[in-house]
Amino acid sequence: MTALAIENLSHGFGARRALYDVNLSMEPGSFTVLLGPNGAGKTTLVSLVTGLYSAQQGDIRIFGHSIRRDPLPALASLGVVFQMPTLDLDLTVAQNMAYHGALHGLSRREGMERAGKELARLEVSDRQGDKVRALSGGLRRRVEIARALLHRPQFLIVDEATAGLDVAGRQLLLTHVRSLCREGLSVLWATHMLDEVEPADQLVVLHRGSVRWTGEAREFAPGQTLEAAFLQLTRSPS
Ligand SMILES: Nc1ncnc2c1ncn2[C@@H]1O[C@H](COP(=O)(O)OP(=O)(O)OP(=O)(O)O)[C@@H](O)[C@H]1O
Repeated sequence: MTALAIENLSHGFGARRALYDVNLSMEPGSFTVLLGPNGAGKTTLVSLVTGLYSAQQGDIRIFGHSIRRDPLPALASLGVVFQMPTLDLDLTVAQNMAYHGALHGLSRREGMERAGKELARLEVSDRQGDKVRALSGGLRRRVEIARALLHRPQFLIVDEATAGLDVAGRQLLLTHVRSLCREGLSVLWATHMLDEVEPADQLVVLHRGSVRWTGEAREFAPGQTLEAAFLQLTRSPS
């Protein structure tokens, strides 16, 4: 069964078309990079997959469950890190985690246990008692990833989580999330940063609302750099 199956997905805002006839399939345990320049439609796609918007056309299935017909099991298997940070700045890290755990039906004890484990894996457990406002941008992002994993999702979707982070912070997040894939997690990683792509990743290039290329990243630009091939593709007028 595919982790994510998107068929003939189109969506727009008034007269502006944001996605046109997008088809996409992700295998369980794969790390898939959704790569596109600003305005390509990445956040719109993430918003549709996470049920924030209802698609005007097409179908989205997560582990076989249609977001439209079967939203509860579809969304229960999903962990999400949105482009815009969503932690409550005036709550502590532990309180943010507890709130998320309660939303997902975890008991207080289980929520605390899970929070301790995920925060430790991202090396932020020593900041559990701090208000999020007191954390640097990089630490906040780590907490968001830990929070998204709290309810043990099978599928993690991350929208530009490394924006604004330094090189070490980006590396830490990517290395951690890639290691989770080796444990079976499926990941859709939306970014415009070419240096976040590795040859073995599954790559989906989105430009002006349509999928322009899909396959193993190492196959994308044989004989030229990823940058050159990406620029060539995304400079095309349509
Ligand atoms: N709420 C909205 N209302 C109107 N237009 C929107 C809205 N959200 C997105 N758009 C438009 O849809 C298109 C795709 O935007 P989207 O934010 O999905 O792209 P993106 O790839 O995530 O870009 P970025 O990397 O800059 O975040 C753009 O033309 C954008 O202006």
